[in-house]
Amino acid sequence: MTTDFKSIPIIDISALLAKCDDPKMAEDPGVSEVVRQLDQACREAGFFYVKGHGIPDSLLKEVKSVSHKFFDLPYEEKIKIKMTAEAGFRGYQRVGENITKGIPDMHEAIDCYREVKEGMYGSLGKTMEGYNQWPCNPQNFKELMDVYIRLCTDLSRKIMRGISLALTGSPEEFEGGRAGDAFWVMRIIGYPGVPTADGPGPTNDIGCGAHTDYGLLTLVNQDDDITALQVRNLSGEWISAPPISGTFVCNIGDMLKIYSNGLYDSTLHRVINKSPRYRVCVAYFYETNFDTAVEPLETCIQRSGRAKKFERAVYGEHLVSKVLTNFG
Ligand SMILES: N=C(N)NCCCC[C@H](N)C(=O)O
Ligand SMILES: O=C(O)CCC(=O)C(=O)O
Ligand SMILES: [Fe+2]
Repeated sequence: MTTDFKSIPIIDISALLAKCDDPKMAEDPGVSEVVRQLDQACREAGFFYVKGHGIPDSLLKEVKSVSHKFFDLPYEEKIKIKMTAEAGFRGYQRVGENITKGIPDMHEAIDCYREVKEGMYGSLGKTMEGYNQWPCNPQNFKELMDVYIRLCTDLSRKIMRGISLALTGSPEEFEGGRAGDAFWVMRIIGYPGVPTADGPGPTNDIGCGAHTDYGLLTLVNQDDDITALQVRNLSGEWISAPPISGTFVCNIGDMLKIYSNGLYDSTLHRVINKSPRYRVCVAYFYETNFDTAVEPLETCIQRSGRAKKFERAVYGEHLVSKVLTNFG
């Protein structure tokens, strides 16, 4: 459920991380306070900033810096890792190639997904079968992103333990068959600045149209100094999520909306880069297991009026239907 929030809260999760794999974490007052703040943010906005997350600021910055360097390359160089259906929709897409609600988005991106081996999920996984395509230039790109993905996966698992405590009283609901073998998506995104008198720019101003994310939890690492991400509140106002150096912007995806039976919403958001400067964002998406059938958790049904509000959805089917409409 979204509310008329006017800003997005900042949560220091260090107390949660310190006790995250302790069997008695639920009894720790520091953990309980983080869980309370997570619960409130998820109920009111579906968006929050995290600090105290343990990923070095230098790494957050380097990930954005190599992304800028890649997007600065000439088109002929970037297209060497062109996204294709054969590569399981992994690779580089030019500005305007990604479609949101029928309108081309003014961003370019490299899309990466956890590897899906041939036959791994039968017909369900076919569309997503493939290997990531990494650029040779910048030279350390793949190594850096591999490290980054590992850290984001681990961090997301820990935040989900906090969210699990908030929703059910147990830290383990998003492990095992639900998200114990979590799928992940990463989008390295570049948004051209607005046109200037002496240079080219985008043809419309929507960097990414209004959408929700598909899985459990998103970690957004955005450029400092450019405010472009906007989040829609209950009245339909667009609330900015300005960059706060060293933090991630986190938000709830469609699968967590279903698990929580709507106690948490996957909030609509969009990106408009009104700055003359080029903006980079590296978004990491933590998902359920690829083949998990997601349905409202019994405790969440009980806590939200006793009626089941959503039908079961298989995450992989949801992803595939999105990917196929994103690229026509
Ligand atoms: N994997 C995720 N969540 N990607 C978000 C992309 C949002 C734009 C996309 N065209 C859409 O309409 O969904
Ligand atoms: O660029 C951003 O800040 C967010 C991008 C986003 O919402 C997405 O890729 O799903
Ligand atoms: Fe998004």
